[in-house]
Amino acid sequence: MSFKVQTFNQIAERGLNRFDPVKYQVGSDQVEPDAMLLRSQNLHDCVFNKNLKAIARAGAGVNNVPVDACSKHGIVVFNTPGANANAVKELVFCALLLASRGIVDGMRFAEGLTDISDSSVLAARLEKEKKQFAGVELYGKKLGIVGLGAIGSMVAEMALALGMEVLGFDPALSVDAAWRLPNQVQRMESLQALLGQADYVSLHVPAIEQTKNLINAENIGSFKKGAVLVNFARESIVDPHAVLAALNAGGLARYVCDFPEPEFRGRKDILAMPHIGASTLEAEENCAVMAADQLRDFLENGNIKNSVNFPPVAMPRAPGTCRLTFTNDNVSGVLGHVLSVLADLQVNVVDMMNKSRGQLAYNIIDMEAEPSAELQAAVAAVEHVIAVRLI
Ligand SMILES: NC(=O)C1=CN([C@@H]2O[C@H](COP(=O)(O)OP(=O)(O)OC[C@H]3O[C@@H](n4cnc5c(N)ncnc54)[C@H](O)[C@@H]3O)[C@@H](O)[C@H]2O)C=CC1
Ligand SMILES: O=C(O)CCC(=O)C(=O)O
Repeated sequence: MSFKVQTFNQIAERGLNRFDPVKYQVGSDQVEPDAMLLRSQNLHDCVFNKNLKAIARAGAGVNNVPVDACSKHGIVVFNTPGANANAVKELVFCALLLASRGIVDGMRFAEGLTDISDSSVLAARLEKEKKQFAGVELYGKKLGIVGLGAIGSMVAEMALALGMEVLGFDPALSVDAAWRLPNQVQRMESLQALLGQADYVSLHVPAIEQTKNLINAENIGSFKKGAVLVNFARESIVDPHAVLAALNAGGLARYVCDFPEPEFRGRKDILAMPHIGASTLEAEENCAVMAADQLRDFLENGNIKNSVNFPPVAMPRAPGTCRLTFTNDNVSGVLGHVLSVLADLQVNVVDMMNKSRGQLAYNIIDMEAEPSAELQAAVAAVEHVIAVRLI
């Protein structure tokens, strides 16, 4: 059994090394791949080959992947939950400080005093001017966190440790995420309520239809006067024109984000970084290793972990068996129909698992003997079956 994995973007070597070169051909030049491994590459206009079985996003956000189209073709989409959360949390800490203290302007000022060559003259000048760069402390201030998943919960912990009060809003909070959350986080019933109380607002929601322009011209007026908005989630979550208007009117004090826009250039009240929230050695390695391991287990065993469109499924392989996996529309009768096809072909089933998620169902069946050549085609011909593999 051998597989081709096409890579996009800079994938950490430690992740690429997880693929055994005897079984895998891996690289950006692979054609008709079994799987794709990527970071922020936009796949929305990509025409998928018929052989493509899986896409792994080495990261959290999957807005660059056409997940619905993948589901229709039975392509499993993976991400790596939490693998880069610490990197983002640390940059949010930096963003809060950059927004609160005269760090950037003060450093630029000091660097710009190139006409002064005497250090005592320089020290006297800096001492005289430094009041322009005074700021405020984070201690005792209120941080509102929108989205309390992997990153939001880490940001909450960090802010509490800094002595901040933490308000949280997440109407879709999972049970696992709720368990992770420090109990000092004050639950807000609405975004509006959070915006009205927070000195700093940090966004940690996915870029989906429901979060498009979550911060917009209608609600930007609800921020406390002089509040700071921090966006290390995605550009689509914040309407930049609403932010510019609020900054110009003095409602918002600063916007710190990972998503520069042409209109942001030259403004002292906007600090925009080039999407580097997850750009640390550690996060890049964590994401690449997790994505590669998930792909391998799926390609070699049909197991699914951390998919955004398929259910989690893992079944130990019964020794000496051959494995059939298939994806079908989540309607009744399909599994029974497939089992009757197997019975007609005199195939003995040793173990099986069937799980569903939304419109899709996924099945693993271990069979006693190597099946005849016609089995895969016979299963693929069953109504509502979308994709079939023999592993
Ligand atoms: N700047 C960067 O380099 C990075 C950016 N990100 C972005 O951050 C986002 C969040 O990442 P994680 O925390 O790892 O994801 P996560 O899936 O663990 O958490 C997202 C949370 O947002 C909540 N949520 C969804 N819709 C909401 C809404 N309308 N209002 C409030 N909460 C809502 C969910 O219930 C969930 O708890 C990613 O989807 C990605 O877009 C993630 C990693 C790196
Ligand atoms: O791979 C990257 O650098 C971006 C990470 C990111 O935005 C994400 O994980 O959602």
